[in-house]
Amino acid sequence: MERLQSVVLQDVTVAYRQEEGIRIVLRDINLSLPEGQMTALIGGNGSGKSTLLKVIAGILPPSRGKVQRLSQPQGLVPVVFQNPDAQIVGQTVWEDVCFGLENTAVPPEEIKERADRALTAVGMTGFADVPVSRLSGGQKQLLCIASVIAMQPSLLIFDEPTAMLDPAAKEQVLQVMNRLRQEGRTILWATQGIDEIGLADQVVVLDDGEIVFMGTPEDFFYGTADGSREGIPCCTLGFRLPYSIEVIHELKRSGRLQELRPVTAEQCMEAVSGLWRSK
Ligand SMILES: Nc1ncnc2c1ncn2[C@@H]1O[C@H](COP(=O)(O)OP(=O)(O)OP(=O)(O)O)[C@@H](O)[C@H]1O
Repeated sequence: MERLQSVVLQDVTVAYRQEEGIRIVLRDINLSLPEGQMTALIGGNGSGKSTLLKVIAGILPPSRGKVQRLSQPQGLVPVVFQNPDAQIVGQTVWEDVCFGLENTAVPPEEIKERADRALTAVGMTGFADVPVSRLSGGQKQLLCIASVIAMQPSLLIFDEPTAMLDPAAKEQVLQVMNRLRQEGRTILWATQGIDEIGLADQVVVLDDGEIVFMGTPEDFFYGTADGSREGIPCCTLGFRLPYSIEVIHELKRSGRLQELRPVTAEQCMEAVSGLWRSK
């Protein structure tokens, strides 16, 4: 059975007026985000990731082409940006998580219930009265995610949400995103973290405003792999393979792990520990 689509982009082009003249920053983008799936968007600086997210969120109308938000036709799609300080509006955690709800005329008893649930979802129960100025960077990012979850969107967009976080906070944010996907929400996130994208169902690579790869993380990291780098999109597109996946390729080259194509660090660890046990 074919999956329902949350968002469909047809021939989307975006041009900005810059000092030197008109510059096309997204060119003829055709892209679908399947409902309930997680799509990772990667690309170098200036490749057009944020612009694409803004178009999908409804913040920026395309210069040409069509954007259909099928699962969330009304209103804007909430976006979590990389700098939490730029999005927090409340003085306390509770104020912030309730802000969006109060501004969309949600009844007071429902506000409390939804805010409580959102804070629980990001592991911040008990933080309600804490002033936001006392939160760490990771906690602030989790609060931004809670404030978005409270709005109960079916589609969530994240623009490099882990860019400013230390490894532990980054892990926490990724876990929350993964849980949201397991609950059936559609997630689109832009990242520079090549080691994160194994979590995704779909990987989209942008280069100079064009899609140059769209497929599963397995295809991105292993391609048609006959062992040579030429067959691996991650390498041919100029990205570095995560260390854990390098190890798997090395084992494949030495004739072991022929069938497996693990994509997350945990899956790689499991694959290697299986070999270890069978020694
Ligand atoms: N409002 C704007 N006006 C003019 N040009 C813009 C505007 N916003 C972005 N651009 C240009 O569009 C191009 C794509 O920018 P965008 O922010 O989408 O890239 P990105 O892939 O998200 O980059 P980064 O990883 O550095 O955040 C860049 O060359 C940028 O300078």
